[in-house]
Parts: sequence; structure tokens; C-alpha cells
Amino acid sequence: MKIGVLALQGAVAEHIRSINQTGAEGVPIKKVEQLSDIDGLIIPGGESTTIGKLMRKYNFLEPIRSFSEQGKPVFGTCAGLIVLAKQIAGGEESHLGLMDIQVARNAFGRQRESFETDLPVKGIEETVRAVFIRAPLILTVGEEVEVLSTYKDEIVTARQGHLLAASYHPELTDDYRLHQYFADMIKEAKAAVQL
Ligand SMILES: NC(=O)CC[C@H](N)C(=O)O
Repeated sequence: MKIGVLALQGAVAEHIRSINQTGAEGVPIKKVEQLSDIDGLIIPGGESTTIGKLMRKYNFLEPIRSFSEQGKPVFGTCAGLIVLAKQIAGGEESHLGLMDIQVARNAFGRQRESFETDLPVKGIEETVRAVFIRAPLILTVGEEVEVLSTYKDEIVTARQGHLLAASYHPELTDDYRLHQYFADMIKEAKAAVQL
């Protein structure tokens, strides 16, 4: 199984390392053509405006939308979650607009710009080590979205079918169980296509 990491800007190498821990192969995605070689895609953390600009410049928006339309899983972490969202609070233009969530950027305030915590995530045994860096929050979710975890009553992990989003950086720790969860989503998606 090959899992791509969109390699325009942000924490790419760390995601590749975590993917490789699951037994899948992590592939940095720099060109649109590479999308046809992978089974799932991670959009990493970084700066969502920069990632969005580069996605437009290199014409990634439509190809990733059609990748997702084929039922192939997409996972956005931190800035990647913002890139996936249908709505960004404050009226900023959305990017991929795939996932039915409304997000707020840099939502944890100055004093809490970055912090780590042990987070319970539905579907994963024991807590997941989560690193938050100028993290976004999910303000509202659509009917088809399942909330997988909250931190202080705010939504920080969510899933909509084959789409997964996390406010934090799961790739900056040795804990690769969220990557394993995503790899399992890909296995399910592949099995469904073969039926
Ligand atoms: N660590 C991150 O990915 C930060 C996200 C960034 N603050 C943004 O709004 O895009």
C-alpha cells in the first residue's frame, strides 16, 4: 500500500516516517501525475495559505478532488485540516472544500500557541500523543461527519467516510497509531472497491 504526502510545504518527512512505521510505503507527492500511484493522501501541517497558494499554482485542487471522488482516503493534519474544510471562519476562501466542517485558524490563542497532550480518540485504544502548534479548531460539523475526539470540549479529530482530519500533528511523535488508523481506512476503501 502506498500513501502519499503532499510535498508542497510543511511537515512532509515526518509523515513519511510515521507511514513507514505502519508497514505502508510513504511517498512525497510533488507532481499531480503521482496521484495515480497512491492509495491514500495526507495533507500535512504547515501554513494553510501557503499550501493553498501552491496547490493553485501547480493545479492540484481539481486532481485531489477527483482522487477523493473515487473514494480514495484523504487525511488532513493541522494546516491540512484547514485545506480540507468546506468553510474557514472569517470569510477566507476555502481550498479543497471537501469535508463538511467549519474551522477556525489559530484558534487556541497566544499563550497556548503550542502544547502537547494525551488525547482519547474514538476507534483507537488508549490515548494518542498529540502536538498542537498554532492549531485550528473544528467549530461545526455536518451530519455525515463523526467527531472522533475533543480537547476541552472543542472538536479536534473528525471523520467523514473516507476523509479524516486532525487539528494537531500526529507525525511529530513516535506514536503512529493515527497513521495506522488511516492505513486501515485505506484497506477498507480498497476492499469496498473490489466487492
Ligand atoms: N501547525 C500548523 O499546521 C499551523 C496551521 C497554521 N496556523 C494555519 O493556519 O495554516
